Amino acid sequence: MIDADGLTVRYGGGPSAEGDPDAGVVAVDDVSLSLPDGEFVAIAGANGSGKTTLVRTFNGLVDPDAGAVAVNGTPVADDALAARTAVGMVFQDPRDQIVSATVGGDVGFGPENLGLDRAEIDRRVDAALDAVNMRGRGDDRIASLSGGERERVAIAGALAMEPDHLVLDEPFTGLDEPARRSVVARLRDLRADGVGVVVVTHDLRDVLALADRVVGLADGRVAVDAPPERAVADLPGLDVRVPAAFEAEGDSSSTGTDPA
Ligand SMILES: Nc1ncnc2c1ncn2[C@@H]1O[C@H](COP(=O)(O)OP(=O)(O)OP(=O)(O)O)[C@@H](O)[C@H]1O
Repeated sequence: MIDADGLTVRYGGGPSAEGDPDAGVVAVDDVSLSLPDGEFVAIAGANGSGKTTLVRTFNGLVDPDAGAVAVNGTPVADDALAARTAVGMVFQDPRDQIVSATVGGDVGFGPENLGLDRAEIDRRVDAALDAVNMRGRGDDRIASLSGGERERVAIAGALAMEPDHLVLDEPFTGLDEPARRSVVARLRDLRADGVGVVVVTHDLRDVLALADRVVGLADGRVAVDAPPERAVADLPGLDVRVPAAFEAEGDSSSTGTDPA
């Protein structure tokens, strides 16, 4: 369970719209949110709406200026390691988190750092590679992989920590259609296995059907928090792409069109 209470995050020290000379950019503005175990949540919003900053507070990568986050009841500020173990993070660019030359070395890196024994590390690597449909690919060199495969290795690396929640930041950026479908299929499997999945995106076309809930952000605030069918009715103003079936008639300006 992830509990955010009154979170505010600011960057820099420039003036705010309200005239406070030292407010800086308010990236997340008084957000309170509970994400129960096992829920599939899409956090949607336009570029700059605060999605990345918000989810980075969930495991202590970003410290809030006000408010607090607790993971499984423990404040992240008190135990960042526990938060990082419970909340796995897949960054927007998988290159930001690939640390080894081989698939197996990379996926095993986190469990090794936990000090687990070799048999347990190998078990976790095998299970994580299985979960992303890359069984037996441990000796492959990262440099030889496609973009979609690298994304799946990054997901496997997070899964090897056996997190309660897996947070993926814009997981479809730069992926072609087959690779996107493959990542969606893996997310569907994780959901079925009871892993809480949080997908950060400005484009809901791939994940709306999987989501239990859509949280829409605008200017760092929660503007929408509802099951998908209800949420999409409020999303057009947020500049988020939605599947063609949900597009408002005569309004493709804010939601875009589905080329499929
Ligand atoms: N390191 C930083 N320093 C200063 N400002 C930042 C920093 N990171 C983000 N911001 C600003 O904070 C606001 C929220 O950014 P954030 O990246 O969290 O939003 P986002 O919805 O994830 O956007 P994107 O999809 O473009 O990543 C934006 O105004 C952004 O310019």
